[in-house]
Amino acid sequence: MNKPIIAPSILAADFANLQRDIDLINRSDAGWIHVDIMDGVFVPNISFGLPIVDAVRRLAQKPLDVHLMIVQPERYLEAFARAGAATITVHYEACTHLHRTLTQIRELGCRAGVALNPHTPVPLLEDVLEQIDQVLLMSVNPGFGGQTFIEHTYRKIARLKHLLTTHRLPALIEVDGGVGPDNAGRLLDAGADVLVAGTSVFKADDPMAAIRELGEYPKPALA
Ligand SMILES: O=C(CO)[C@H](O)[C@H](O)COP(=O)(O)O
Ligand SMILES: [Fe+2]
Repeated sequence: MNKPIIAPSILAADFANLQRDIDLINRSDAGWIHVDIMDGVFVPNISFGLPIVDAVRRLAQKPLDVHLMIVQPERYLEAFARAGAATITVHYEACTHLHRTLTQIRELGCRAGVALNPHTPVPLLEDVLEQIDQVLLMSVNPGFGGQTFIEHTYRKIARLKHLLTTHRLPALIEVDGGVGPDNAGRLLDAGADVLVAGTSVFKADDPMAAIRELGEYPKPALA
């Protein structure tokens, strides 16, 4: 099993100390910085927009993994690419012309991601898998940090892993929502490659250690 990529979500950071928290991620074992964009329409919450992404980009020494929870994401792809996104993930449920949108993301020089809400079945992606660099499985209903992990995510990971293996495709499997030390090992066992973690990192006593420990799975089983 490869070492997982840990992507701390700055949604759970202290926005009054954003530079401090980005610096912590820079010095940590995290592979990416996860950036949640919420528009108050696709999800019942508003997070932040392009000026913050641009500011994070100027502070960050790790790639920005931008998760767009917005309607009509195709209208903003160029702006987020310009603001510094390395990956742009759009929601399956928000895209009428998903194939076109994914093609546009790659043409902008970014990795193309698709997110699935908890109710959206994995097989719906079958005909666009070649256009996808990563699939983000939502393990909570999107819109808020700090929610409880939905258990059927394990089955979705296994189904997606099977689909990717069958088609010999290299897309990464990312899990987002309610991820922490209690489920990281099982998620990686099931086939996850990228773990997004907000609350379990930034509300931990030692966020740096929390990031390191998530990256240390699988741990040897206790006797
Ligand atoms: O996309 C998201 C919410 O819609 C966030 O990335 C996710 O909630 C991470 O936060 P936490 O680890 O606290 O659940
Ligand atoms: Fe997210």
